[in-house]
Amino acid sequence: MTAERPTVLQPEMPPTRWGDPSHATGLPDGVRDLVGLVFPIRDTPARAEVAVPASRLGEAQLAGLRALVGEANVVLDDATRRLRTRGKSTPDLLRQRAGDLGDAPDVVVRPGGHDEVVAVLAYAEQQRIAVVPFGGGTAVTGGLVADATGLAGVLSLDLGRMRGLLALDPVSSTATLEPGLRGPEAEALLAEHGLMLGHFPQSFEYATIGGFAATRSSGQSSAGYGRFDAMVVGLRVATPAGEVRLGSAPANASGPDLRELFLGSEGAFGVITEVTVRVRPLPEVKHYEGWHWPSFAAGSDAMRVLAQADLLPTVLRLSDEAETAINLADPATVGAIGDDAGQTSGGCLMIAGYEGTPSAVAAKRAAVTEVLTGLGGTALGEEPGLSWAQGRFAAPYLRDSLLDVGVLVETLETATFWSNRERLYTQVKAALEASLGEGTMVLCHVSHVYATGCSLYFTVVARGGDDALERWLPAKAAACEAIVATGAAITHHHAVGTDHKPYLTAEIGEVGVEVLRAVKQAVDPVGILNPGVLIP
Ligand SMILES: Cc1cc2nc3c(=O)[nH]c(=O)nc-3n(C[C@H](O)[C@H](O)[C@H](O)COP(=O)(O)OP(=O)(O)OC[C@H]3O[C@@H](n4cnc5c(N)ncnc54)[C@H](O)[C@@H]3O)c2cc1C
Repeated sequence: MTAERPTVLQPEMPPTRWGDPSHATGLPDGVRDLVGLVFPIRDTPARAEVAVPASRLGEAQLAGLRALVGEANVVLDDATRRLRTRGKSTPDLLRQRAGDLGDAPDVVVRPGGHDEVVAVLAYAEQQRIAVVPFGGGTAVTGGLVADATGLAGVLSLDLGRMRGLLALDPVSSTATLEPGLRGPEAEALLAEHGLMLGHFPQSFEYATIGGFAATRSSGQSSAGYGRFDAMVVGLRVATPAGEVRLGSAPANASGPDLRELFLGSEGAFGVITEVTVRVRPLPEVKHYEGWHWPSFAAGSDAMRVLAQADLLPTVLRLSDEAETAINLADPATVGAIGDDAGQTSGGCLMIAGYEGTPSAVAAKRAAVTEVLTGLGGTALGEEPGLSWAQGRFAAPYLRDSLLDVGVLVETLETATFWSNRERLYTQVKAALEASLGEGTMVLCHVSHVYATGCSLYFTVVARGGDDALERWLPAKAAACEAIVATGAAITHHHAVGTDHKPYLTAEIGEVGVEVLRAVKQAVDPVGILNPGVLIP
């Protein structure tokens, strides 16, 4: 088939904020009042005019790149280089807001396809220029910050022109996608054929197919549709040492599965130029509903029972007591949250979502309902489910509005076995509270579950101010140390980047790190691919 391309593209995100500028609403007055009860409110605008450091690349190097991808696709202007600086973690936003563009790439290069990526890598290797693959730029763990020590500079390889549906095999239910397609664009192309991918991380609107694969992302429907790495059937990767094509069959016993080496390789082993994914029919029915649990422990146990009985809905998430209270807080009735929340007061909110054919949804829902009722859950009906579904991609806009009034908000995540869940929860929460001090709110939810364990996702709300970054970084380090001390995973889906790199050896061991270094040496002997990211 000829490549199909999206007709509607997502607009660029501003450098200092999340998302589509037309969707940013600002902080509603009621919410501002509510926040003001807990934190000092102080308007904290981002700096608008900031200097981007001069490019370190010479005119001959730029001419060499132009010869490969065309004049228009070698971009040097300050605005574009600023937009390709770092990702969208709160530290990234705070640095951008303060006008710190120390990590700006020296040039942005936009290849039009696999062959141009190959050519750029060969040239960058010859010229010793670091290459940072750039998908949606939604990285939250420093995966877009390369260390160019000993190299001529940094080239941001913007994959935004590679946005095609290249092939569709409806019989096998597979689709081959280019890496630069953002979530909604990929889903729109597949929907034209009555199909879907089903990967909906909170960053869905901006993150890309290549980024999902490179970070081993996990979406909000992971209970039903699986993590992104589980959706990947095949990969095409351009490396300085040559091309790697993987995925000749749905499964094989042909030695270790090398797809796993490139999934999660965060641009350090190669540039993913094609991803073949499993697709499925668009759901005919969607039903989302709420459940109340007396405690986080009771709700978590219910999730474990469902997972171990192979009875998972499409979406399954559970907020702890603090997150539930915040989610249900109504600015119009501040102070009366407990009174007005009826059955939900003081407990935990679970969202269960079902998607599929009417008969499959009805059967799964009936079976899950029986289990949850038997375990002591109380059904709350569709309203909480619909409210979650409507706001599922909205939280990052709220983070910007809170940063605007001097309130610090950041998230972190981890995963562990069920038997260790409570210990991990308690210790990470305690580490964050101890580091950030009185008044800090630490909220948590479980949104990815397995038969053997789950991930925990923490949201931290604390006093902001001029020293917000200086106070956050030790708090994050304390949380990471608590994660390591409890034997949990340093990341379940945000990836390693540069931020989690100091903790990776504790998780995979010295030999594990040597294996990563050996692979890097094999595919990228000069070390131009995302140097400093992932590998300790
Ligand atoms: C508000 C917010 C919410 C988020 N929610 C979730 C969530 O629910 N689930 C989740 O999993 N993550 C989430 N994330 C993290 C982030 O969105 C994911 O890591 C996502 O997969 C990154 O995709 P991207 O296209 O933006 O990649 P980028 O940010 O552009 O890149 C991420 C890393 O992958 C590398 N890379 C990108 N494309 C390629 C490629 N084609 N080949 C090789 N390397 C490549 C980059 O060099 C970098 O190291 C969230 C982030 C934000 C800011």
